[in-house]
Amino acid sequence: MAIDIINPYDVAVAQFDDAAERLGLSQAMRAILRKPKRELTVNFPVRMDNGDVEMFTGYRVQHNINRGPAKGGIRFSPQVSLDEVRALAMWMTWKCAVVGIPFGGAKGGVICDPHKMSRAELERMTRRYATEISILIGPDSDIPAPDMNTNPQVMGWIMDTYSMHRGYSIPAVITGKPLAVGGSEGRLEATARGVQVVTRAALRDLGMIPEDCKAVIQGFGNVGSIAARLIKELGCKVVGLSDISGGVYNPKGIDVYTALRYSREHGSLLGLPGTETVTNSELLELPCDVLVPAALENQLTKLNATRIKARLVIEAANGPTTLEADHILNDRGITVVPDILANAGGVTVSYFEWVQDLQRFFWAEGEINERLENIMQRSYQAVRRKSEEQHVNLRLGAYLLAVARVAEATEIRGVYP
Ligand SMILES: NC(=O)C1=CN([C@@H]2O[C@H](COP(=O)(O)OP(=O)(O)OC[C@H]3O[C@@H](n4cnc5c(N)ncnc54)[C@H](O)[C@@H]3O)[C@@H](O)[C@H]2O)C=CC1
Ligand SMILES: O=C(O)CCC(=O)C(=O)O
Repeated sequence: MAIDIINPYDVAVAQFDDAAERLGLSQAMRAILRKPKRELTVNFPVRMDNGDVEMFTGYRVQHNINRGPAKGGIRFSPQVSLDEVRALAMWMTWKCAVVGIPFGGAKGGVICDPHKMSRAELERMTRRYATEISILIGPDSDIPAPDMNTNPQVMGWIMDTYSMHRGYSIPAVITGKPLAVGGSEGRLEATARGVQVVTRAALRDLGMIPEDCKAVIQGFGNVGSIAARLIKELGCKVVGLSDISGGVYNPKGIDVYTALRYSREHGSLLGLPGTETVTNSELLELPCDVLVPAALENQLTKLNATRIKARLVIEAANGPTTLEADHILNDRGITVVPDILANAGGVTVSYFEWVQDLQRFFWAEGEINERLENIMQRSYQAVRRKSEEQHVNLRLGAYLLAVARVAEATEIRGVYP
């Protein structure tokens, strides 16, 4: 079967164009918002443990900075490309606007396979990449954070590298750091906590009772594994889980804590006792009520969208649904809570971390979670209202709110003649 290569940047631009058309934005405004503001490509050498020098390529793209400093994660993966980073940066712009936090959008990435690198190689590569992009990043200009295959330790190395060049500690240059160097309580769980808030709200709107619902989660990293736990906390039965090696299924339910322990001990979910092994594509089509893609882009496509059984899709990953799949799911009456809303909990607590670092005044976890819950609730309700008013799905509702806010800031600043 021929597989379409789907460029995430084309998807991101088409989603924007749809909203721009509905909002009646001028051609000039559309041209400004369609393009990233800045793009940096860096090629840099790293000495590997065997003494060889390898060249790596990385990117940092700032899509828009009209509502505040650029903000967005850094991804390490062999699949990273400039177009992927452009798409992820654009989605960050809308995400920050939809939850009303004062940031623009950015994203970074390095083409590498961190699973094949030693810790020392990873540290040298991270520090060199941080140095290369230090001409863009800074606490007032562009504040990175974790994304796929990066974690608090990687954030700690970037914070340290940037601070070494300045001669004093600058924790606010990056978020998602360990607590010991200015990280925030609650950041590790924040994306999944946001996913939990919107899942609860969407279930209620659809009249679905959590205790009667089965959930399937693709991806078992920071977002997916914690989302599985928190969705189970809502009362849903988690019946399917997966990581890069494949998926596990038990229609009677999987104990998420056992899965977490098993995955930590075995490096993968495969072979989890009491489960049947499924492929990642089979996983998406399992019988369930709630499907949570929490891995990577382009997972729900025109090839599988007709076979998705869930009534509710919560996009914990960025860009998991292609344009064609979005139309198919919409036509089939499947509710999709879009990425720019569903996974905005992470950047929201990153905002809290940045504020705490700037003020050198740290908040308790309860306060952070309460503020996060309020922002996610309020944003979900605003998106739902907009969708109802305009008779559009939640994705377009979220885009209408977000793009209008960014366009307003752009207009007020008068950055074009
Ligand atoms: N970490 C964060 O705070 C945020 C992450 N996101 C998005 O959530 C998604 C997941 O990110 P993280 O959990 O941070 O990454 P992670 O690196 O912690 O985990 C990624 C998970 O996806 C799995 N995976 C990778 N390739 C896969 C494939 N081809 N099929 C199935 N599973 C695969 C990995 O095995 C791993 O379990 C990404 O789309 C990311 O952009 C969105 C908002 C914030
Ligand atoms: O926490 C952040 O600043 C951004 C996290 C991220 O990369 C995302 O929301 O996709």
